[in-house]
Amino acid sequence: MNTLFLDAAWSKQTERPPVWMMRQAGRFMPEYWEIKNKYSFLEMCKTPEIAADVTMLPVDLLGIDAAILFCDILVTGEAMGGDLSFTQGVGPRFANPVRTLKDVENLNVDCLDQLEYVADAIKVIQQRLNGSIPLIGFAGAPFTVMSYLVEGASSKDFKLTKLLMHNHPEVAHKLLAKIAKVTAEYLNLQIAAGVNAIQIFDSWALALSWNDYQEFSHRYIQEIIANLNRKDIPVISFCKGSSVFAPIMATAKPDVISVDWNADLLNIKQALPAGIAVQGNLDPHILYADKPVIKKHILQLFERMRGENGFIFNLGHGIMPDIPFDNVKYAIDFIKEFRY
Ligand SMILES: Cc1c2[nH]c(c1CCC(=O)O)Cc1[nH]c(c(CCC(=O)O)c1C)Cc1[nH]c(c(CCC(=O)O)c1C)Cc1[nH]c(c(C)c1CCC(=O)O)C2
Repeated sequence: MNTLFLDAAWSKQTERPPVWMMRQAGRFMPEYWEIKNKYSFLEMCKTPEIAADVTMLPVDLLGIDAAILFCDILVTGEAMGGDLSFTQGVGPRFANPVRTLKDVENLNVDCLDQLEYVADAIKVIQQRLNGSIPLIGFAGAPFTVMSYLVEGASSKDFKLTKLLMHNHPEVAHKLLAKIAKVTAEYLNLQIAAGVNAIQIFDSWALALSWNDYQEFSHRYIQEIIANLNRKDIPVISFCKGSSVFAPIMATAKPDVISVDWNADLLNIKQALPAGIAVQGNLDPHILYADKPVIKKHILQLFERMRGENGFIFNLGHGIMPDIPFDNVKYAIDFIKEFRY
């Protein structure tokens, strides 16, 4: 197996930074559309052979150092009773938003059987990978999943979510505790099925104040990480907002913190306890630019991280759907040829 990714996640020395990219199995690839045009997004997630086909696209076409399960962070919300759909151009929707104590009480926490398809997909993917590179499993963090359940859709300002948190904190906490319980069990299901690493996505944590982050996000991530059957499985904690929240994130004891692009990555790493690796943190918009510009920015990051064990190259957030495939391929080829 190519162990670059796992070595870096365990803060061991590597000859070059390993590379994978958030949202690497997605719409910027024409081959994704060939599949997407035949099935709905949720059909793709729930059919293990198709989920495996999509997971393998960036493995085969880009040669990344780690694969990530093809699924979505919102499937936990669906399993708990959310009526989830994905519509082209609209994004995710929960048709029955969760806004009252009654709504929260109606959510089902004994729902792991509804996520069995993910375990099946993981087994098919591991057969296809055949030990070549590690497979990353993932879940959404409770705050980010709660925001979709409460708003019913993507939101810019999280107005309803914050109103619930601030006016009815006991209801918000009940909801978060339920999501956290399901999420820990769901991640343990993925570990049992054979993933080699876990990433927790708290994409919208940056909307929170320092105190609210601790109260409504961090403590549930801490609880999830404490409840994982980690054994030799590194845990990556990602949020947009990590430039600010990294010192808090570290206290949940992840093995890796995935950093957005606002901060200097070395400064973040040096402020963390020894043994926590960092992942990141190229601004994904750089991948729209001309190739010499892409190369310059990657080199700048690598020079800054020279001599540091525990560095995984990634973007500060996911690849946008209209980033040219050719630029992504160029960046990955460049990184794979790089040596310290
Ligand atoms: C916030 C979030 C979601 N989903 C996810 C996050 C956290 C990561 C991040 O912040 O980018 C995580 C996710 N979603 C998807 C993956 C698969 C693996 C990968 O390639 O990274 C992962 C890891 C597939 C997907 N999830 C989705 C698609 C697009 C579906 C389509 O083809 O129409 C894919 C490939 C749909 C989705 N799912 C979500 C949104 C907001 C949307 C619609 C808007 C958008 O597309 O960005 C919720």
